[in-house]
Amino acid sequence: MLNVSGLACSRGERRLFADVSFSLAAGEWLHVQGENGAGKTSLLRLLVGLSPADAGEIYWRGVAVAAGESDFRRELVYLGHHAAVKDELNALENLQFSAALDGMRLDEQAALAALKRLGLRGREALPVRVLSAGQKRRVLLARLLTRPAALWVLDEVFNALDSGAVQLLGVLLGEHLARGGLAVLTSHQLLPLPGGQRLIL
Ligand SMILES: Nc1ncnc2c1ncn2[C@@H]1O[C@H](COP(=O)(O)OP(=O)(O)OP(=O)(O)O)[C@@H](O)[C@H]1O
Repeated sequence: MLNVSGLACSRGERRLFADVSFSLAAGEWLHVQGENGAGKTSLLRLLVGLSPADAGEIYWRGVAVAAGESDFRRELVYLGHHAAVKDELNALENLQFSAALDGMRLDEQAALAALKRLGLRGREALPVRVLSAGQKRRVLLARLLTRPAALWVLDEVFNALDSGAVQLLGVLLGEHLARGGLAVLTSHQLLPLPGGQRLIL
């Protein structure tokens, strides 16, 4: 479903990586690894179309993403390294706001169910500025359950999560893959998810 070939990326004078190629079929995931500054975030941003590649091709369902005829962007959800919630909104409003930015209307019941799954029952109506760092991350992660996305692109999403949330995210990823979804993840930690391909930058 996702075929990437020969991707190259430079930042300033520095070549971060070249000839990055991988293929993911339904139900498969990729763990992007590398030292600080190796280019993991750059690769993910390039993959989701937030920055241009120096070279290479991305094909989604057999169609080149660059051609603009692919449904790729609509079929992925990206949680970036610095993705954040809006402090002045509550958890429910945050989910509805981010859905609206993606051109979706999110039903309140669906949003509440996602927040409940993330262990935020009873916290839905509080402004997120009063939530703990880990609870804010959980609000962010609830987005994964409110999008019908085939591809999850997740940059260091295990940061600031307690062991229960790490385990829960592993379960959510497992369910996503079992439904035929795909995932590309960066993490400096071992991931609570069996299988997976490794790409070391
Ligand atoms: N817009 C930019 N302009 C200049 N340099 C950049 C830019 N974006 C990234 N870089 C540089 O590219 C290199 C790779 O950054 P990137 O964030 O992709 O690394 P990473 O592997 O995700 O690192 P970490 O594990 O620390 O998160 C770094 O040296 C960074 O400073």
